[in-house]
Amino acid sequence: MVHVHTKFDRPSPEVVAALDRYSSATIHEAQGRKGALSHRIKPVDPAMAFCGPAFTVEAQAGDNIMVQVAISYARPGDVIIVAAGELEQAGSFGDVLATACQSKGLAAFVTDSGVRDSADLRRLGFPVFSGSVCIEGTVKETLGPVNRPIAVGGQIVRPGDILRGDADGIVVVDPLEAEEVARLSQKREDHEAEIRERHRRGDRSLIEVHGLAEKLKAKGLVVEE
Ligand SMILES: O=C([O-])CC(=O)C(=O)O
Ligand SMILES: [Mg+2]
Repeated sequence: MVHVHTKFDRPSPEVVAALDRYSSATIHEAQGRKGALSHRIKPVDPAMAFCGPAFTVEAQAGDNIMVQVAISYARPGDVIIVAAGELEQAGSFGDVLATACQSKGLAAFVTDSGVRDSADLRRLGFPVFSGSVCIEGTVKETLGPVNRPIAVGGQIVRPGDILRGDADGIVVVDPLEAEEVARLSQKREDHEAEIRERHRRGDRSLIEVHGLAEKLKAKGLVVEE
């Protein structure tokens, strides 16, 4: 028997909105440099970004029947994320399925496999992140579990984990840590804003602004001017 679980704890919209304000790279740093999915998984358009709870799918490589099942049961705001064996030579999702996702109010579609119809996907603007773009379609044959923990992009993703994606890629956040991660992300943003302002003023060398002088000296850096 193959199970489709539709009930799992989703983070509150407030927690999702709190993380949505920060970039994937900021969140990754703020939570101690963890949770980044493989750099291979990228948006089909760098302007695409999202934040929302993971709705997980384990699909057979080269088969998208469970993607179609998942779209049927996902709820508005969900991010469908598919582990499909990292098969690059497969277009498992395209503008027809993206239109279905969009009209259901889903937040994004993510796969470690491929997608197709990329020009149409860009026109639609629905956030689609994938390991590849490929012409070839997939079969619709083999069942697989929905909303069980999956291994995808080098991370374990559980249903209800918070996913934040943008031009740099995707980071996964444990919902129990999300409020603290948002707080630390803001702290990091404030710190970077201050450093950028000092660079704009141009009143100090980069080495001083970034506090690197001591470290460089200790490592024995000699600058001959
Ligand atoms: O045909 C498929 O299964 C995927 C696709 O191209 C679409 O969603 O437009
Ligand atoms: Mg198509």
